[in-house]
Amino acid sequence: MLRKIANPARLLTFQRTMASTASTGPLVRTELDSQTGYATVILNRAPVNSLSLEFMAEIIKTVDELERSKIRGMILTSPSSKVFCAGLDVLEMVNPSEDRLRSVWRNLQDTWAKLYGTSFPTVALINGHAPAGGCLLALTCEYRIMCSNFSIGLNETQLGLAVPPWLQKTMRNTVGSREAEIACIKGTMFSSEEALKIGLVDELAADKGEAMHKACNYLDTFKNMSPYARSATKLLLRNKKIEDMKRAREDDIDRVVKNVMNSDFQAGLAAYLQSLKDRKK
Ligand SMILES: CCCC/C=C\CC(=O)SCCNC(=O)CCNC(=O)[C@H](O)C(C)(C)COP(=O)(O)OP(=O)(O)OC[C@H]1O[C@@H](n2cnc3c(N)ncnc32)[C@H](O)[C@@H]1OP(=O)(O)O
Repeated sequence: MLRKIANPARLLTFQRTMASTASTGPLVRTELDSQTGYATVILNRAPVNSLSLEFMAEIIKTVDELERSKIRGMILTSPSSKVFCAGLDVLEMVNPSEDRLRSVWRNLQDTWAKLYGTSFPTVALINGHAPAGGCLLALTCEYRIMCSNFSIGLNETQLGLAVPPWLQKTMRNTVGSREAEIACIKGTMFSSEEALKIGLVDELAADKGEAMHKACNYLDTFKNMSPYARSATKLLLRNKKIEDMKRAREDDIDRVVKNVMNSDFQAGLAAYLQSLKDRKK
């Protein structure tokens, strides 16, 4: 349940009650502007918003609540100054139990479907790096505004993971077939400027303040439009892709289990984790 906890002027702050976490506060925070009807959804799993099973479940619940609240638009962002979302929590893939891994991937599919199929307009305010699952979250939104000097992309193949068909399709719809094919296969990470050039993001911003201004401008374009016509058109465009994913979801999960439980993948992942640590030395 969404809980109203403050009402300073026109900004209503809602917070979710949820399991405790290493982050301070709830895993997902929602701030609703009562005048515009725009909700800012703040991903709040420190340090890098990596997507654990429970975090994804909270994102899904939040979107469900926003649908019920009949908001007029959503801005998805992070409180970090460096990372929008670091993708799937890699620890979920280190020698996982098969049951847990199946649930993780199911939640990833559902997170994509839920965000991709919102009735309200959505903007990703990408105020930090957005690799893999971070890029996935951004791709679900209708419009992407990225702060300069960060990176974004589907780098899964660099980790030894295949990019699932439903995500490939979302990438293709965004940047076109040729760019998507090369980017998915190579696992390319793009700078903010490169991402703008290929259409992976729609606008750049110097900082989060400017990005927020631009995000509201995008949502304002629908101010005088029938919410029904807008959302019906969006869902007519997107629903088939969601249905396609759902139809093939068990095969997708089976393939991931085979991929992740493989000993070569586990060895590669260990080396990848080590390389993340070594970067800091
Ligand atoms: C297959 C298609 C479907 C797509 C979905 C899933 C696939 C995935 O998402 S796989 C995950 C892919 N993610 C990455 O490859 C990102 C790896 N991380 C980074 O490149 C950097 O951490 C990042 C640029 C995001 C941020 O850099 P920094 O700001 O310099 O932070 P640190 O590197 O010091 O990280 C802090 C802390 O967080 C841990 N970390 C980073 N990423 C993840 C992650 N994805 N999951 C879990 N933990 C992560 C990192 O190891 C550090 O931990 P400590 O060393 O304990 O401090």
